[in-house]
Amino acid sequence: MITKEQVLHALSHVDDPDLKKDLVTLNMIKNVEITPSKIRFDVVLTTPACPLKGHIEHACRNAIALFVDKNIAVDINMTSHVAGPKGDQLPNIKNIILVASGKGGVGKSTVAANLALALHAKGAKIGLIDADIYGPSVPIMFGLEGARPKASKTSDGKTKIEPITKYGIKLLSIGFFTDPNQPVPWRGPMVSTAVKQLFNDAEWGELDYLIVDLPPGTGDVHITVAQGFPISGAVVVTTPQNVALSDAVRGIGMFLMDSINIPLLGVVENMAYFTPAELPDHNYYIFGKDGGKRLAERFNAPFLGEIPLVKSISDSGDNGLPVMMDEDNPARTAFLEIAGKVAQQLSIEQAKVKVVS
Ligand SMILES: Nc1ncnc2c1ncn2[C@@H]1O[C@H](COP(=O)(O)OP(=O)(O)OP(=O)(O)O)[C@@H](O)[C@H]1O
Repeated sequence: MITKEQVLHALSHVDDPDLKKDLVTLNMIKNVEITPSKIRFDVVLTTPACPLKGHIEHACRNAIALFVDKNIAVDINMTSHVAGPKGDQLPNIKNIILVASGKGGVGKSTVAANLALALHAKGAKIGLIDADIYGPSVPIMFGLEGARPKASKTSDGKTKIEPITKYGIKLLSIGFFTDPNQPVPWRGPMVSTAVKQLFNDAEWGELDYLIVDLPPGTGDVHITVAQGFPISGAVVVTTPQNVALSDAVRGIGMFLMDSINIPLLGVVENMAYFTPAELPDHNYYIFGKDGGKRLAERFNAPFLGEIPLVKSISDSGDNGLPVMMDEDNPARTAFLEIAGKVAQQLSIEQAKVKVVS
């Protein structure tokens, strides 16, 4: 009869390529069951969005065949447990991810919304905060113009806001609390109070990832969020033009300042190229090529991917149905890949923290 030790010995030859340790040392193998005809076990990954899921499963099967028995049936349940939050603030929210840009209008909100939906599509529990006080886009992008979240009193007399759930993700936008036709003259302390409420006074429940769509540039919202909450990392969105890139450099610089110190999870290049419908094999890099890649290299951060300039992305944002909701849209694949890389990078950052602490 095959023993559990034999199975674990075999699986100790399988490394998580990102975390650079074997699955047994990483405590990722659970619930090993052995019958005369079958071996089954769980592989507990650090994120449901792990892009290496298939690779790791394949390596486990090879290891069992090589070290235990090449003829036995192997049933592997690939599952995940997202690592918990840092500190005891917002204990039910495992990771807060900021989506930022140096310049306005580069597609930061589009990336934030579709990243949230892509992580949800991969099985994660997701919240999205639209903290863009100058131009909140979530109400339009999710078809929620005029929506107002419900508020209720808790037993200890506090008011709790209920995020609005749409397409499976929990949403709160500063735009749900302001009149779109009335400009709001935001001043420092007001910004700080309003933004903190979106985090602290909402009934978020359990979340694997809370995505935060920041305003462009570096300002009061950034300081409030970065210094007030345990942030896991930031994703920076840019277009390939030099003006956008140089603004992005300043934005990234802020996250890396000693007093803020937020890991840069990577750079997304939006509106990277244009492909005319009549010439589907031609990509025109109308705003320049590889600017986002060079930006990522400069900060020694991952390049998360490029998203083409596509009319359907703009249309879908305006129509309240983000491209991630359109199964046939090619941009959906780009967002799914970016989501996998973001989750992967987050796991790598968390493994670094564990080694240091
Ligand atoms: N890849 C793309 N292809 C076509 N249109 C896009 C693309 N990305 C974003 N857009 C469109 O560009 C406009 C600006 O995008 P978005 O609101 O996401 O940018 P932003 O950086 O968040 O802007 P703001 O500075 O106002 O916060 C929107 O109309 C959006 O639909």
